[in-house]
Amino acid sequence: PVAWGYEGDIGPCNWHKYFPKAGGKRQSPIDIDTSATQYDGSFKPLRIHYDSHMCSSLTNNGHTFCMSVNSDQCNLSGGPLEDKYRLLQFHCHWGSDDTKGSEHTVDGHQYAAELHLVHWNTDKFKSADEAIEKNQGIAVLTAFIKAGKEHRGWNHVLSHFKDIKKVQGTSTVNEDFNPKCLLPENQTDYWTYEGSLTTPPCHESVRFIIFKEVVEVSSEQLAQFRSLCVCSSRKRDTGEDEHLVDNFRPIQPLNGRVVKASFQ
Ligand SMILES: NS(=O)(=O)c1ccc(C(=O)NCC(F)(F)F)cc1
Ligand SMILES: [Zn+2]
Repeated sequence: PVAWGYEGDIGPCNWHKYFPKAGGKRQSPIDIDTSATQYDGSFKPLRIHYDSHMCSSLTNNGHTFCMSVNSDQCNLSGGPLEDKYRLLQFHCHWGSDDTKGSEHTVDGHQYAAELHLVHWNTDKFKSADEAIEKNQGIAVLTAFIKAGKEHRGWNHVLSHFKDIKKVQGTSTVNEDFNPKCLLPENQTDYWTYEGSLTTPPCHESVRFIIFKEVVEVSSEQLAQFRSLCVCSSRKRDTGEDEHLVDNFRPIQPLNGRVVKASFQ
């Protein structure tokens, strides 16, 4: 497979050379210009039903940490979605300090991190591998994260980070943990638009649902995100590990797409 990253020759500006979809017309992330969003009164309530005794495994894939979920009881439907979607995994994007890290921006404002809960369309497709590259195949619930008070729910994930500090590290998580606790309280106000995977191969298969309310975690918890080491971490001449930093893609052209809002 072709190596890609977030800096240098393998960075986002060159992704399109090996991953042509990265140069497509409906790429993500984007800036949400709140003055140009369109209220859509037709959205039904978002239905987020996750069970908590799902077993999952936490992996450092070299680009982020990824909590893979294999429960057929974690489902998403309603809102702008026509079909039922099943939770596949969740992960985050962050920066080297609290002033950057989110992938989407709101009126040009970038948050310290961004949570992606990735779901695949079980009504239309037989597997996640099929859905990942098809239109309407993927729905990503997205929450912005900023530095503030400690988030107790996040400690259930962060407590396993010591097992995955090195790349390709994997840790099995069996404790009762419901990822719904990572979402903001207000789950009725969100923006939504059609975009792409924000990492190669950048398939244009994603419906993003982005909550307006921002989640707070402590600066120490944000620092734990940054403690993960990058996979191809060649020891720099100073001998210290390279850390996963700025694993967010720059914003992409809107190309006439309209961002809908569930609220006025
Ligand atoms: N950052 S994001 O848009 O939520 C995002 C979500 C999922 C994937 C993913 O499954 N990549 C694996 C694949 F597709 F086989 F390459 C990538 C990005
Ligand atoms: Zn993501």
